[in-house]
Amino acid sequence: MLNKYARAFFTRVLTPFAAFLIRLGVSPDTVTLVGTAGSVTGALVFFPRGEFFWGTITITLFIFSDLVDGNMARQLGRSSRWGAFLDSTLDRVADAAIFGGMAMWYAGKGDNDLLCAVAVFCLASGLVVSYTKARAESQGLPCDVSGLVERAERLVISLVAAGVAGLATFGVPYVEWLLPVALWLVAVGSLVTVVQRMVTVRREAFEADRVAAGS
Ligand SMILES: CCCCCCCC/C=C\CCCCCCCC(=O)OC[C@H](COP(=O)(O)O[C@@H]1[C@H](O)[C@H](OP(=O)(O)O)[C@@H](O)[C@H](O)[C@H]1O)OC(=O)CCCCCCC/C=C\CCCCCCCC
Ligand SMILES: Nc1ccn([C@@H]2O[C@H](COP(=O)(O)O)[C@@H](O)[C@H]2O)c(=O)n1
Ligand SMILES: [Mg+2]
Ligand SMILES: [Mg+2]
Repeated sequence: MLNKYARAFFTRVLTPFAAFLIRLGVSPDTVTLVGTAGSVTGALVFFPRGEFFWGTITITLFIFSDLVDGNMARQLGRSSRWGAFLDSTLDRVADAAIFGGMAMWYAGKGDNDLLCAVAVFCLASGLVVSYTKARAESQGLPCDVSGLVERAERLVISLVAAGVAGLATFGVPYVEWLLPVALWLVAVGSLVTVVQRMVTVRREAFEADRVAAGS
């Protein structure tokens, strides 16, 4: 949903910044790599220590690079298969660090085995959501459904919750519960999305096989 409705807005907002980076001679691949490195660092340095506010601020600063790199490639007329592969592959690395960092907090000082498991489930199910599309597309099937919770939703729900929950460190009361609620939402939403995509790909696969058998 966000990918459909918010992307146009962010494209407009980020286009001048993408053009500025192009004038500086920065390449889209550099933006992809630096953005991922920043997100991973923010997640793995701050989240395992329970510093959710600063972790979220750091990740947010870098994660928008994922909207800038493609924008730059399109402005340059240099969208490439390699760029698409690099972008998608490093998305998975950043997502794994974000939910992995949260799981490390609950496995350590956060001391909550159930929430650790939920965070690990978010990590794994998010990867599976993306894999369903990648594997379907590799077989020439469109996987023509976005599903309930795409990457943008997973990130917005979990990062807004982590950022606000992190305000507890500064004495803001009653905000810690936000992160557990967000993790449960992302876990259930991702599970639903996996099922939605599998059902769609099953239909597309049977249809393609029927057409192939008839020809
Ligand atoms: C009181 C505090 C309130 C704070 C409010 C903050 C509000 C912020 C609200 C909204 C921000 C919305 C940003 C949403 C932008 C989404 C736009 C978009 O199109 O994103 C999609 C895009 C993914 O594109 P790709 O094509 O590169 O990726 C594909 C995708 O990964 C597919 O995955 P799948 O869906 O299948 O799982 C893959 O299949 C495919 O391979 C892959 O190519 O970009 C992104 O995903 C990046 C999104 C950035 C989201 C940023 C989230 C940050 C949001 C909030 C941080 C808030 C911080 C709050 C601090 C509070 C402190 C008090
Ligand atoms: N280093 C890169 C990154 C991306 N691309 C191209 O952009 C598409 C993704 O667009 P986003 O707006 O989602 O970033 C991707 O499929 C590539 O075509 C690129 O060429 N090089
Ligand atoms: Mg991108
Ligand atoms: Mg991406």
